[in-house]
Amino acid sequence: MAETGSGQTPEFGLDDADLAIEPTVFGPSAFAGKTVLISGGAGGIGRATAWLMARCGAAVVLTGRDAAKLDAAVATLRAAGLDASAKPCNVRDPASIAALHDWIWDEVGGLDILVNSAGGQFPQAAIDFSVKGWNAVIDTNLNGTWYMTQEAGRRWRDAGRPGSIVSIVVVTRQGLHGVAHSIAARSGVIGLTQALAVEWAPLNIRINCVAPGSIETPGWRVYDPSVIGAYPRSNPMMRTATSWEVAEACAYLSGDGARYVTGEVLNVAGGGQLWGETWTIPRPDYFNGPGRTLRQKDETP
Ligand SMILES: CCCCC/C=C/C(=O)SCCNC(=O)CCNC(=O)[C@H](O)C(C)(C)COP(=O)(O)OP(=O)(O)OC[C@H]1O[C@@H](n2cnc3c(N)ncnc32)[C@H](O)[C@@H]1OP(=O)(O)O
Ligand SMILES: NC(=O)C1=CN([C@@H]2O[C@H](COP(=O)(O)OP(=O)(O)OC[C@H]3O[C@@H](n4cnc5c(N)ncnc54)[C@H](OP(=O)(O)O)[C@@H]3O)[C@@H](O)[C@H]2O)C=CC1
Repeated sequence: MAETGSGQTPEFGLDDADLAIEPTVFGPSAFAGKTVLISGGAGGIGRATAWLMARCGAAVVLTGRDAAKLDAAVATLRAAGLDASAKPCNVRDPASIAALHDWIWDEVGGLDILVNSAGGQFPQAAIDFSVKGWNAVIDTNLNGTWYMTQEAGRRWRDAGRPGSIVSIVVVTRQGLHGVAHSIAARSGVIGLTQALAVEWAPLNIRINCVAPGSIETPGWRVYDPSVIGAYPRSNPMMRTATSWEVAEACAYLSGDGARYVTGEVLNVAGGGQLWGETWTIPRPDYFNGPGRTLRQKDETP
């Protein structure tokens, strides 16, 4: 695997050399004339989405907290002849989001599409969550997504310009265990998305979610190798997926092909939303037993 723009080969997932040549169903001008803001744009899924949309003609603006990571990602995109820029921002901080949008509207010429890919969590049994840990995950994934979304919505409303938003969530309703804080936050984002799809339809703003399954990215560094080994069995396709496979879903939902789609959650999970279970912490022994029939129900397990 080749070097990434950050000068490092990622432990998990595609690097920039891969993203520069991955085949796509989208044409080279599918996003021509569009400006796309991607939070978490130097991470795994955000970076793939940036490459895909930039290769299809978009001007991409990456954001995240780590300026050096953003600069390296932009340098690699530009070296490939693509239109990319970056400005750091912490999605937990509304003031830094306002400054980012000021810059986009003053210097870049406005915005057409927002992809909320900043996010993440750590695996832990919920009963052991600290207040700080719970708040960190809720603040990043629910509040951060809301602050970014509201700022984009206000700018589009004030400019009388249409907009499209895609927020990356997780599969909340089928067997993802050990990340209850994230399930709570992402369920909030899904509910928010459904509410805004209605409220913001008069503003000509569409808003949808993509729920990835088991996607190999640098974000996997927080998971123990023993649980990662089971991720391919989290879905009936019996495999993990690439960030590119999620990027293509983001491109579809955010682009004109989905012009009559709003308030949806598109699972990109190999059917994992219907089948299987994923433990991000060791599976408790309780679930490894044979279970009990009605006859056995009063007996000790
Ligand atoms: C089928 C496949 C399933 C996989 C499902 C999903 C996978 C992914 O989403 S992977 C891609 C996403 N990327 C990440 O998750 C990146 C890693 N995560 C994080 O960076 C953090 O969890 C964060 C998102 C919450 C970032 O917040 P931040 O404030 O920067 O975090 P801190 O490290 O400062 O921690 C704050 C606070 O949180 C508690 N905590 C953090 N890590 C752990 C841990 N491993 N175990 C227990 N508690 C943790 C802790 O209370 C921290 O405060 P301090 O104690 O003062 O450090
Ligand atoms: N990979 C997977 O299997 C799955 C991923 N997802 C979700 O997809 C999204 C993208 O994940 P992925 O690309 O895999 O993970 P990565 O960890 O590679 O990327 C996440 C990015 O979010 C940025 N970020 C985190 N916190 C903040 C913040 N407070 N402000 C601004 N940026 C922030 C990070 O950049 P920086 O540190 O520079 O701020 C990082 O680059 C996340 O929401 C993730 O939970 C959902 C299901 C499965």
